[in-house]
Amino acid sequence: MTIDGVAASGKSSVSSGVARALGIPYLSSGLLYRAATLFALEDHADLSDQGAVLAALGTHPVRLEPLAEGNRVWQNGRDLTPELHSTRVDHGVSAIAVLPGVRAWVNEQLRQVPPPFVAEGRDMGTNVFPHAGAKFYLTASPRVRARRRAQERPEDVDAIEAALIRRDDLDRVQSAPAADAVVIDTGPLDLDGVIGKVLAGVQRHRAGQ
Ligand SMILES: Nc1ncnc2c1ncn2[C@@H]1O[C@H](COP(=O)(O)OP(=O)(O)OP(=O)(O)O)[C@@H](O)[C@H]1O
Ligand SMILES: Nc1ccn([C@@H]2O[C@H](COP(=O)(O)O)[C@@H](O)[C@H]2O)c(=O)n1
Repeated sequence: MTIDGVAASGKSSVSSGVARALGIPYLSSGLLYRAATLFALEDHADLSDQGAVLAALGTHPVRLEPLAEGNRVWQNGRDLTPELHSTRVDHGVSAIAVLPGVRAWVNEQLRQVPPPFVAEGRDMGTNVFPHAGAKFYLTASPRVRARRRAQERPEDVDAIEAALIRRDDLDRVQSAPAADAVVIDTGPLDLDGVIGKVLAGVQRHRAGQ
Protein backbone atom coordinates (compact mmCIF):
# COMPACT_ATOMS: atom_id res chain seq x y z
CA MET A 1 0.00 0.00 0.00
CA THR A 2 1.08 3.61 -0.50
CA ILE A 3 0.67 6.83 1.52
CA ASP A 4 1.57 9.99 -0.37
CA GLY A 5 0.95 13.62 0.48
CA VAL A 6 2.23 17.15 0.80
CA ALA A 7 5.09 18.19 3.13
CA ALA A 8 4.47 17.61 6.85
CA SER A 9 0.99 16.22 6.22
CA GLY A 10 1.72 13.33 8.59
CA LYS A 11 2.95 10.74 6.08
CA SER A 12 5.67 9.19 8.24
CA SER A 13 3.70 9.30 11.52
CA VAL A 14 0.62 7.80 9.86
CA SER A 15 2.67 5.21 7.91
CA SER A 16 4.39 4.15 11.13
CA GLY A 17 1.05 3.72 12.94
CA VAL A 18 -0.49 1.81 10.04
CA ALA A 19 2.61 -0.36 9.58
CA ARG A 20 2.65 -1.24 13.27
CA ALA A 21 -1.05 -2.12 13.22
CA LEU A 22 -0.53 -4.37 10.19
CA GLY A 23 2.76 -5.87 11.45
CA ILE A 24 4.71 -4.82 8.35
CA PRO A 25 7.50 -2.26 7.71
CA TYR A 26 7.12 1.12 6.10
CA LEU A 27 9.51 2.76 3.63
CA SER A 28 10.21 6.50 3.79
CA SER A 29 11.25 7.60 0.30
CA GLY A 30 11.68 11.16 1.58
CA LEU A 31 14.50 10.05 3.89
CA LEU A 32 16.48 8.81 0.87
CA TYR A 33 16.02 12.16 -0.92
CA ARG A 34 17.12 13.83 2.29
CA ALA A 35 20.22 11.57 2.55
CA ALA A 36 21.12 12.44 -1.06
CA THR A 37 20.83 16.13 -0.14
CA LEU A 38 23.02 15.75 2.94
CA PHE A 39 25.76 14.05 0.89
CA ALA A 40 25.61 16.72 -1.81
CA LEU A 41 25.82 19.48 0.83
CA GLU A 42 28.71 17.77 2.60
CA ASP A 43 30.56 17.40 -0.73
CA HIS A 44 29.84 21.07 -1.58
CA ALA A 45 28.17 19.93 -4.81
CA ASP A 46 26.03 22.33 -6.82
CA LEU A 47 22.55 20.95 -6.05
CA SER A 48 21.38 21.57 -9.62
CA ASP A 49 24.36 19.74 -11.15
CA GLN A 50 23.20 16.15 -11.64
CA GLY A 51 26.71 14.89 -12.48
CA ALA A 52 28.16 16.35 -9.28
CA VAL A 53 25.27 15.09 -7.13
CA LEU A 54 25.45 11.56 -8.58
CA ALA A 55 29.23 11.57 -8.04
CA ALA A 56 28.58 12.40 -4.36
CA LEU A 57 26.04 9.56 -4.12
CA GLY A 58 28.45 7.13 -5.77
CA THR A 59 30.96 7.59 -2.97
CA HIS A 60 28.39 7.26 -0.15
CA PRO A 61 26.65 3.86 -0.07
CA VAL A 62 23.48 4.09 2.06
CA ARG A 63 21.07 1.62 3.59
CA LEU A 64 17.45 2.40 4.45
CA GLU A 65 16.42 0.51 7.58
CA PRO A 66 12.61 0.28 7.25
CA LEU A 67 11.62 -0.18 10.88
CA ALA A 68 7.87 0.17 11.56
CA GLU A 69 8.55 2.46 14.54
CA GLY A 70 10.62 4.85 12.41
CA ASN A 71 12.95 4.49 9.42
CA ARG A 72 16.67 5.07 9.75
CA VAL A 73 19.31 5.72 7.09
CA TRP A 74 22.83 4.39 7.52
CA GLN A 75 26.08 5.16 5.75
CA ASN A 76 28.24 2.22 6.83
CA GLY A 77 28.29 2.68 10.64
CA ARG A 78 27.06 6.30 10.62
CA ASP A 79 23.37 6.87 11.45
CA LEU A 80 22.39 9.83 9.27
CA THR A 81 18.78 9.99 10.51
CA PRO A 82 19.10 12.76 13.11
CA GLU A 83 20.64 15.09 10.49
CA LEU A 84 18.01 14.53 7.81
CA HIS A 85 15.28 16.83 9.15
CA SER A 86 17.49 19.90 9.51
CA THR A 87 16.45 23.23 7.99
CA ARG A 88 19.37 23.16 5.52
CA VAL A 89 18.31 19.73 4.20
CA ASP A 90 14.65 20.89 4.03
CA HIS A 91 15.80 23.88 2.03
CA GLY A 92 17.90 21.94 -0.53
CA VAL A 93 15.98 18.70 -0.94
CA SER A 94 13.49 19.82 -3.61
CA ALA A 95 16.31 20.89 -5.93
CA ILE A 96 17.88 17.43 -5.64
CA ALA A 97 14.53 15.66 -6.05
CA VAL A 98 13.92 17.04 -9.56
CA LEU A 99 17.08 15.35 -10.89
CA PRO A 100 16.06 12.20 -12.84
CA GLY A 101 19.26 10.37 -11.83
CA VAL A 102 18.53 10.97 -8.14
CA ARG A 103 14.93 9.77 -8.55
CA ALA A 104 16.26 6.59 -10.21
CA TRP A 105 18.77 6.14 -7.32
CA VAL A 106 15.96 6.38 -4.74
CA ASN A 107 13.48 4.23 -6.66
CA GLU A 108 16.00 1.45 -7.25
CA GLN A 109 16.56 1.14 -3.50
CA LEU A 110 12.82 1.12 -2.75
CA ARG A 111 12.06 -1.53 -5.37
CA GLN A 112 14.67 -3.89 -3.85
CA VAL A 113 12.61 -4.24 -0.64
CA PRO A 114 10.47 -7.39 -0.57
CA PRO A 115 6.74 -6.69 0.00
CA PRO A 116 4.54 -6.34 1.98
CA PHE A 117 5.23 -2.78 3.18
CA VAL A 118 3.71 0.68 3.39
CA ALA A 119 5.56 3.05 1.02
CA GLU A 120 5.29 6.77 1.78
CA GLY A 121 6.32 9.85 -0.15
CA ARG A 122 5.02 11.87 -3.11
CA ASP A 123 4.91 9.49 -6.09
CA MET A 124 4.65 6.07 -4.44
CA GLY A 125 1.14 5.44 -5.77
CA THR A 126 1.67 7.04 -9.18
CA ASN A 127 5.19 6.24 -10.32
CA VAL A 128 7.04 3.84 -8.05
CA PHE A 129 4.34 1.32 -7.04
CA PRO A 130 1.44 2.03 -9.43
CA HIS A 131 0.02 -1.48 -8.85
CA ALA A 132 -0.14 -1.09 -5.04
CA GLY A 133 -3.29 -2.49 -3.44
CA ALA A 134 -4.56 0.46 -1.42
CA LYS A 135 -3.47 4.08 -1.93
CA PHE A 136 -3.92 7.14 0.27
CA TYR A 137 -3.04 10.81 -0.12
CA LEU A 138 -2.78 13.10 2.93
CA THR A 139 -3.43 16.84 2.88
CA ALA A 140 -3.91 19.66 5.41
CA SER A 141 -3.69 23.43 5.10
CA PRO A 142 -0.17 24.94 5.30
CA ARG A 143 -1.15 26.65 8.58
CA VAL A 144 -2.23 23.43 10.25
CA ARG A 145 0.94 21.66 9.10
CA ALA A 146 3.15 24.54 10.22
CA ARG A 147 1.56 24.56 13.69
CA ARG A 148 2.20 20.84 14.04
CA ARG A 149 5.80 21.17 12.87
CA ALA A 150 6.42 24.12 15.21
CA GLN A 151 5.95 21.72 18.10
CA GLU A 152 9.00 19.77 16.88
CA ARG A 153 11.32 22.68 16.03
CA PRO A 154 12.28 25.94 17.72
CA GLU A 155 11.12 28.01 14.74
CA ASP A 156 8.44 30.56 14.14
CA VAL A 157 5.12 29.24 12.70
CA ASP A 158 5.07 31.87 9.93
CA ALA A 159 8.58 30.92 8.78
CA ILE A 160 7.74 27.21 8.84
CA GLU A 161 4.52 27.85 6.90
CA ALA A 162 6.38 29.85 4.22
CA ALA A 163 8.98 27.07 3.88
CA LEU A 164 6.25 24.41 3.55
CA ILE A 165 4.44 26.40 0.85
CA ARG A 166 7.73 26.83 -1.01
CA ARG A 167 8.51 23.10 -0.79
CA ASP A 168 4.96 22.11 -1.89
CA ASP A 169 5.38 24.36 -4.89
CA LEU A 170 8.81 22.98 -5.85
CA ASP A 171 7.55 19.38 -5.40
CA ARG A 172 4.31 19.94 -7.33
CA VAL A 173 5.30 17.91 -10.43
CA GLN A 174 5.85 14.63 -8.55
CA SER A 175 3.15 15.25 -5.93
CA ALA A 176 -0.11 14.69 -7.83
CA PRO A 177 -2.37 12.14 -6.09
CA ALA A 178 -2.92 8.82 -7.88
CA ALA A 179 -6.32 8.71 -9.58
CA ASP A 180 -7.24 5.73 -7.40
CA ALA A 181 -5.96 7.19 -4.09
CA VAL A 182 -8.28 7.96 -1.17
CA VAL A 183 -7.62 11.62 -0.29
CA ILE A 184 -7.75 12.38 3.46
CA ASP A 185 -7.83 15.94 4.83
CA THR A 186 -5.99 15.43 8.13
CA GLY A 187 -6.76 18.97 9.35
CA PRO A 188 -9.77 18.04 11.52
CA LEU A 189 -8.31 14.70 12.67
CA ASP A 190 -5.78 13.73 15.32
CA LEU A 191 -3.07 11.19 14.46
CA ASP A 192 -5.08 8.19 15.68
CA GLY A 193 -8.06 9.46 13.68
CA VAL A 194 -6.03 9.48 10.45
CA ILE A 195 -4.51 6.06 11.17
CA GLY A 196 -8.03 4.71 11.84
CA LYS A 197 -9.28 6.09 8.51
CA VAL A 198 -6.40 4.51 6.60
CA LEU A 199 -6.89 1.14 8.33
CA ALA A 200 -10.64 1.27 7.56
CA GLY A 201 -9.75 2.00 3.91
CA VAL A 202 -7.39 -0.99 3.86
CA GLN A 203 -10.17 -3.23 5.24
CA ARG A 204 -12.60 -1.96 2.58
CA HIS A 205 -9.99 -2.58 -0.10
CA ARG A 206 -9.40 -6.13 1.14
CA ALA A 207 -13.14 -6.77 1.21
CA GLY A 208 -13.29 -5.59 -2.41
CA GLN A 209 -15.60 -2.65 -1.68
N1 LIG B 1 -3.41 14.26 12.38
C1 LIG B 1 -2.46 14.82 13.11
N2 LIG B 1 -2.78 15.53 14.20
C2 LIG B 1 -1.83 16.16 14.92
N3 LIG B 1 -0.51 16.11 14.64
C3 LIG B 1 -0.14 15.40 13.58
C4 LIG B 1 -1.07 14.72 12.75
N4 LIG B 1 -0.40 14.12 11.76
C5 LIG B 1 0.91 14.40 11.95
N5 LIG B 1 1.06 15.16 13.05
C6 LIG B 1 2.32 15.74 13.53
O1 LIG B 1 2.77 16.60 12.48
C7 LIG B 1 4.18 16.57 12.38
C8 LIG B 1 4.57 16.19 10.94
O2 LIG B 1 4.22 14.83 10.75
P1 LIG B 1 5.16 13.87 9.91
O3 LIG B 1 6.59 14.12 10.21
O4 LIG B 1 4.65 12.48 10.08
O5 LIG B 1 4.82 14.41 8.44
P2 LIG B 1 5.52 14.04 7.05
O6 LIG B 1 4.46 14.23 6.02
O7 LIG B 1 6.17 12.71 7.12
O8 LIG B 1 6.61 15.20 7.00
P3 LIG B 1 7.76 15.50 5.90
O9 LIG B 1 7.06 15.63 4.58
O10 LIG B 1 8.41 16.80 6.28
O11 LIG B 1 8.73 14.34 5.96
C9 LIG B 1 4.65 15.59 13.45
O12 LIG B 1 4.95 16.33 14.61
C10 LIG B 1 3.43 14.72 13.71
O13 LIG B 1 3.41 14.18 15.02
N1 LIG C 1 8.49 10.25 -3.21
C1 LIG C 1 9.14 11.38 -2.89
C2 LIG C 1 9.50 11.66 -1.59
C3 LIG C 1 10.17 12.81 -1.31
N2 LIG C 1 10.50 13.64 -2.32
C4 LIG C 1 11.34 14.83 -2.08
O1 LIG C 1 11.99 14.71 -0.81
C5 LIG C 1 11.63 15.80 0.03
C6 LIG C 1 11.55 15.34 1.45
O2 LIG C 1 10.48 14.41 1.58
P1 LIG C 1 9.60 14.33 2.91
O3 LIG C 1 8.60 13.25 2.61
O4 LIG C 1 10.53 13.99 4.01
O5 LIG C 1 8.96 15.65 3.06
C7 LIG C 1 10.34 16.36 -0.56
O6 LIG C 1 10.18 17.74 -0.26
C8 LIG C 1 10.56 16.12 -2.06
O7 LIG C 1 11.39 17.14 -2.60
C9 LIG C 1 10.11 13.37 -3.60
O8 LIG C 1 10.39 14.16 -4.54
N3 LIG C 1 9.44 12.23 -3.88
